[in-house]
Amino acid sequence: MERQVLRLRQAFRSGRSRPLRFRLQQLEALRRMVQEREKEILAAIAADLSKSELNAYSHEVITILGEIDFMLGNLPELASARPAKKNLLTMMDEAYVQPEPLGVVLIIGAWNYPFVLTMQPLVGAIAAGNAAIVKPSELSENTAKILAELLPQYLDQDLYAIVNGGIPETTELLKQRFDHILYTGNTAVGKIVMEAAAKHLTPVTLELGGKSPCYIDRDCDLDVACRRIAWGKYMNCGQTCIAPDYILCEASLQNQIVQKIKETVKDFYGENIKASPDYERIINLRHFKRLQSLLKGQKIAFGGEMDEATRYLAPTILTDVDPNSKVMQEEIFGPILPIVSVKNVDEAINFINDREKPLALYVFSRNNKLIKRVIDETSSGGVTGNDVIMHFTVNSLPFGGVGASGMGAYHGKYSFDTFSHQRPCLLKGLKGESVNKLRYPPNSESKVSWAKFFLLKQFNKGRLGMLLFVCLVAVAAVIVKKYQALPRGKALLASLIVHRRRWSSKH
Ligand SMILES: NC(=O)c1ccc[n+]([C@@H]2O[C@H](COP(=O)([O-])OP(=O)(O)OC[C@H]3O[C@@H](n4cnc5c(N)ncnc54)[C@H](O)[C@@H]3O)[C@@H](O)[C@H]2O)c1
Ligand SMILES: CCCCCCCCCC=O
Repeated sequence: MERQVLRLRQAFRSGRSRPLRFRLQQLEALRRMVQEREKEILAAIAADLSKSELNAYSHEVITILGEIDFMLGNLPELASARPAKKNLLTMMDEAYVQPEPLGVVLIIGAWNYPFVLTMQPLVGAIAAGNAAIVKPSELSENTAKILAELLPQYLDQDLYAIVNGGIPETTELLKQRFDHILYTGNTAVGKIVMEAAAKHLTPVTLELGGKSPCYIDRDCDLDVACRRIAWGKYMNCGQTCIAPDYILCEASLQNQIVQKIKETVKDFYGENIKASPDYERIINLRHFKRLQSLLKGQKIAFGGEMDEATRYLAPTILTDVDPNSKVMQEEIFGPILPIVSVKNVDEAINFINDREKPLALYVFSRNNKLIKRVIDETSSGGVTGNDVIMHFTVNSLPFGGVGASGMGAYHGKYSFDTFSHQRPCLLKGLKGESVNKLRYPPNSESKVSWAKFFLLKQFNKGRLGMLLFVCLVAVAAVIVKKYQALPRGKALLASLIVHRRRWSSKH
């Protein structure tokens, strides 16, 4: 591992990953990989998650193609220096913010969207000019394998590497010094990653999980709400970080919601859900058994059928769920949808605020004011009103958690920023020592008064005096800038100073 990281660091130090042309070329190569090897990629995702290739395409591949297109279209602007506002002391200088790559970054992905969760951060890391090691989840082994096979065929091998393996390999990787780590996965491992990163003062982006609540208001189109919720909850068999984890609603809505989701499930997957190409399976036996245990003692209003051999768990709804029961204590990450009754929106807000900050929050209502109120009075990684999941798909929105659901964000411009250092640059000339004297010792009352004027825009001679003086300085600055090179510029600046002194002593 150490040697591998060193190899990447040397390649990064060569400066090869920095030119815009190189980054664009690597992103184009990645796009070519996705397009030319689409069949193999889809087959791997499909095998890992018992998913149809069509769903693998629309859940994962399309997102990556969109992200690459975004970067190719916007990289020149994202990577260019942005001029910064100047103060009176620096108005003759050049001030700008120059995004620069961080160095060698580590991307650790989770199994549930194994292609998106590794490749989307990689797009950001390449765009920002970094070298990167990608560590896919060992639980989605087919995708991990195909990535290890394909990436070296398309990308610069000294700058971008795949490391495969489980806990021992990740533990070893985490001992190395990286310049940023983006980790996606559960909160417990998030803490391990952060602890390891702290040893090197490595900044982290933690894309974690949590229980994402979904409040349904009485004033709502229940048909639409239930269809959208069923889609987001049962997609990928509930194994989606931002799936609506549970429903909060008034008790009187519960039965209607069950009925409508039941009808939707039939529309989506047919009578025989097991035979539907659109319904996935639980990733492994450990998760299957965990989900099974969440059903114990619950009132199953719909679904509940399971088959251990194929890790099939039917779309399930639980009603009258006790907030203290096990299913309400941990992220479900499976196709089980508990409904918890609340009296009204106030109680729903309190319910949400009494728990860890979720990764996503959903509110369904015809009343926009109510939606805004729920947003204003709660906190979550992201929000979608009157739908679920969809904020993930808008790459002009930062995607990430807050509190226990994570820190930092990525997607689109936010990925570029996550993997960049915003470097402040101030370029001064070697002239202008008369003004610089103000900050050189020995200090004096007069120098402090000048400093107040230049930096705090405080002028102790009244408002009119200050206004006049600012106008004078502004006019002088324009002229001086224009004729900076000429002796006339210098003379003007000197006369400005003399003028200010005289003016000060008179008033
Ligand atoms: N915020 C997001 O974008 C996002 C996306 C997907 C999943 N998630 C969350 O991730 C969780 C599911 O993922 P998971 O954690 O089961 O995935 P996982 O088991 O695939 O683990 C994630 C990564 O952590 C590594 N890992 C596991 N144990 C480790 C250890 N002890 N030390 C070091 N590395 C270790 C794995 O090798 C893997 O690469 C859910 O909570 C879900 O909400 C969040
Ligand atoms: C069109 C729907 C795309 C959904 C992708 C969801 C990815 C979520 C990542 C977290 O698990």
